[in-house]
Amino acid sequence: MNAAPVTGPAPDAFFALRDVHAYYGESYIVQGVSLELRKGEVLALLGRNGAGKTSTMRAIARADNPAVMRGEIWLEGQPVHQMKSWQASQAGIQLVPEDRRIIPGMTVEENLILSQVAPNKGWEIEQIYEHFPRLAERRNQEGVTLSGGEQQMLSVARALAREVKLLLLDEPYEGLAPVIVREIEHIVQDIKARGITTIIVEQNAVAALRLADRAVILDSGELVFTGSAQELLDDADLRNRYLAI
Ligand SMILES: Nc1ncnc2c1ncn2[C@@H]1O[C@H](COP(=O)(O)OP(=O)(O)OP(=O)(O)O)[C@@H](O)[C@H]1O
Repeated sequence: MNAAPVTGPAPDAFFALRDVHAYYGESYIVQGVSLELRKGEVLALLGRNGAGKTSTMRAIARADNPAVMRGEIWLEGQPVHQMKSWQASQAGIQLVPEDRRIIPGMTVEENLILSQVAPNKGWEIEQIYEHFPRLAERRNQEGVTLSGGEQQMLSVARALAREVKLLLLDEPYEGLAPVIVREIEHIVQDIKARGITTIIVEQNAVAALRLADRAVILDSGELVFTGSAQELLDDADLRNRYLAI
């Protein structure tokens, strides 16, 4: 990994990836991705199955796999590429993973409390319950017995229980009925209205683009489109080619 930035992010970039390359063992997956986000922007990270979206999110969150072998990741001038996953989380990068990772054997409330770190810079538990009344009603229920939509809410709420500077939502609508998708969409819109910088990965590209300011498309680990969400919605050819919508 480079020790010092070659160019560094643009001065107004809140978050930046600079030529990031990441591998699972010998498998070369994220192949030189660069992008920038301003504070409060929502970016849709799109692409076909296996394009490398989840891998890019995991690289940003500094998961052990895939390993970032080259490139830089910057959040508010801090070199995230030099951090472990717990340090990235403490720096404010919160990943809501596709599989939601609710902790078995613990209630909703215990799942939330476990996410908090001292001193608490995230939302208080009562504030979370005000925004997620369904979780409040089920605070003493074991987390893994919640419905899919409720588990998704708990997973997002756990991210908010920590300080969030960059929220990474990996397929938040996956496997949910349309009515629940709309409920989660409202929650995400509320998060956007609070100015939380967000990257959303979604198979449901139209839903992601409704929310996003900007969009990028990954194909075989490389960016093939960067532009506004509207530009992509208006470009049927591009959508057909890379998103099959
Ligand atoms: N742990 C792993 N070890 C080896 N290869 C992996 C691993 N995880 C993912 N891959 C491979 O990396 C590539 C990108 O996967 P990734 O999950 O990032 O894609 P994606 O765009 O998120 O796809 P999807 O939309 O299907 O979730 C795929 O070819 C996948 O098989």
